[in-house]
Amino acid sequence: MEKKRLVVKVGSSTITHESGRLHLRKLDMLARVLSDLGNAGHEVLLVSSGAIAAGCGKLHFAGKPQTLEEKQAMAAIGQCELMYIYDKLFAQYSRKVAQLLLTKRDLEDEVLRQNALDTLRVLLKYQAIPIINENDSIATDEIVYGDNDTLSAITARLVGADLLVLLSDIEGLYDADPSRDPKAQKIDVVETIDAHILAMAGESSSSLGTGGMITKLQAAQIATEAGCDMVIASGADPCILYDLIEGKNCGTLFRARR
Ligand SMILES: Nc1ncnc2c1ncn2[C@@H]1O[C@H](COP(=O)(O)OP(=O)(O)O)[C@@H](O)[C@H]1O
Ligand SMILES: N[C@@H](CCC(=O)OP(=O)(O)O)C(=O)O
Repeated sequence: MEKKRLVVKVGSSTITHESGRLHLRKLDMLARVLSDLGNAGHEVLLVSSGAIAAGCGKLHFAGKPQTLEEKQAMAAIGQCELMYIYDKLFAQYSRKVAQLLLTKRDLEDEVLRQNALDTLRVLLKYQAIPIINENDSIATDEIVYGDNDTLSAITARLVGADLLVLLSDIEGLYDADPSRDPKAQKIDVVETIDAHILAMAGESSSSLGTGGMITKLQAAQIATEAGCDMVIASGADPCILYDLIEGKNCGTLFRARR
């Protein structure tokens, strides 16, 4: 099997229950599959959302708070919880993890970007799995727009990944938002992200997700222009990553522009 550098992004709705509490079974499976891919020789980076949802779940809030500073505080509480669980779950599979909290603004700065890349290279050298999230207590735009999707694409571009996978609560890009149009059809492959494709994307329909398909298509533009294939696929069963690595079509593939 060809060894790949892989960035996987998981959305809030994938790793939490409707209550906002962490979906431990899915997180465990994710840790197991990513560790196994590492054992098979792939280099794996994880971009994980879910801090705000986990913080709200921990405080037993029904739904996300409205104000930005409340969301930022929830993210600060939830991020600890998230990393504590990831650390424990990955340890079961003898895998080290590392936390990086980044902002898009950090990665636009040449010096800071190089620092982040240097850190990531060393982590990959030691076969640790970097777990990246936005630095939500300072990065306000990201919370508002749900930009872990584009952050994952910027990360994939930074490390020269072969494949970026966005695991979501939906199987891929549909020609219309399936939560509004029951006749919507899944698109298997997108060769060019043109106005026709962009017009298909709607916002998030879940109470936990942010950004919906719009930010996923923005991510696809960044990744494919950087020569990285990107797939949107269902995060219901993280074992789907095995099929995706083997090139099986089980989501929507956005083909890299080479
Ligand atoms: N054209 C579309 N195809 C698929 N999903 C769409 C589309 N337009 C809007 N959506 C919505 O985007 C949601 C996924 O985005 P989001 O809720 O932000 O997930 P995540 O938490 O994984 O980032 C889907 O559940 C769906 O309701
Ligand atoms: N950084 C925020 C997530 C923002 C975001 O992009 O959310 P999602 O649409 O679930 O990927 C958090 O950890 O809650």
